[in-house]
Amino acid sequence: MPLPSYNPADYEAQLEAKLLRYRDDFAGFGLPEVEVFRSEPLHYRLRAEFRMWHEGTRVDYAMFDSDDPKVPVIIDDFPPAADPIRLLMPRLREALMGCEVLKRKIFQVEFLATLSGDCLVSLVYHRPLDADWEVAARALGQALRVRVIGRSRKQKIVLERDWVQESFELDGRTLQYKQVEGSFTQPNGGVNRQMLGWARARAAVLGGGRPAGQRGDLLELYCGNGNFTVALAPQFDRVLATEMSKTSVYAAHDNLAANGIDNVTMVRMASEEISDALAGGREYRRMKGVELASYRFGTLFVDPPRSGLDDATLALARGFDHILYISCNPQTLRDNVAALSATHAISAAAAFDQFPYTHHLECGLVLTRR
Ligand SMILES: C[S@@+](CC[C@H](N)C(=O)[O-])C[C@H]1O[C@@H](n2cnc3c(N)ncnc32)[C@H](O)[C@@H]1O
Repeated sequence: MPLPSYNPADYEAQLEAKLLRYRDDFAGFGLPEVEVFRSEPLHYRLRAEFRMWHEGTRVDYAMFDSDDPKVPVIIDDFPPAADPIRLLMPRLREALMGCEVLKRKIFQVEFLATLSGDCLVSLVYHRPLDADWEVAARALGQALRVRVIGRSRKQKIVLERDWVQESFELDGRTLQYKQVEGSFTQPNGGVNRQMLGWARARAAVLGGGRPAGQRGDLLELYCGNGNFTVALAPQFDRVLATEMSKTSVYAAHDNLAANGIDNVTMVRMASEEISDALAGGREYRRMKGVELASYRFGTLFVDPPRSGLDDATLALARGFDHILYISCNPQTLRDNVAALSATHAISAAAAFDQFPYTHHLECGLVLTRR
């Protein structure tokens, strides 16, 4: 696929094309009016990665067009990148060019930033990293005021820490998140904040506005670092949140504590496993101490990877009154909605333009028991 061009003049047309496809794809399922959440037209990406292209003494950021994969496209400016990344890019490149130890066999650079201005850069090499590299990288981090990580085969050197701190306001609360390098974080911070707001508004309609003790419990699958968990937990009596990645579960524990959330139990489990456990399947050691029977689940929240929900999770979902579904892949979302259509109808829909100028669209649906 060719590299996208990032022209704000095209923003509305590209979004409209995606919305048309979304409405078309779900026309057979009685899609209600879609609430649309726009991205900033530029400078919205909190993650970016580039190959480093060496030519003589130069080193440049590069990307590759899959139609012509051998020819690098040199990137002087990357308009989608959020300001902490965009401002750092030229300064980092200059610094790499001025330091042989940092430049030699550098293969890739990955940036991770937050809306609140934190930034981390991973320098990836095709050579082992030694003490000289570490001295130079430390000086680089201080000069550019950025956290630096060095990676090479079987080697990861974290100079300060391997995470960035996010913080933003949502519905009167200041939410804090630790975002760990190399694990899943939402790429478009502004759109993510709108997704959290939409999910909270939907949860309020589903009972989250009721007094404590009458809100029901939430089961959340694919919770990552607790991105939605932290936002939604105050709207439910209790939450059971699950996720497969160890790093994300550790970050989620920290994020719950940092936000003063005490009604969430977090378990590291694959969705297939928790679905099996809830269906009365085998006993899981990781569920020790979790009284599944004591939960009064009314709502299921899912934010799966592109592959969507597996069969066991679909079977679990059929037992819920309300399903809040965030999806980064309308195709698998449609398959899952079809699989649930005998028991559930779509009662609310949203589109989040998390990936402007690409054909990708993030969707939100509420499915309600018929
Ligand atoms: C689209 S991300 C969403 C994460 C989180 N909700 C957020 O907003 O940052 C999907 C998450 O599902 C996790 N995951 C992938 N396959 C899984 C599975 N079979 N069971 C449980 N979690 C899984 C990934 O580690 C990732 O954290």
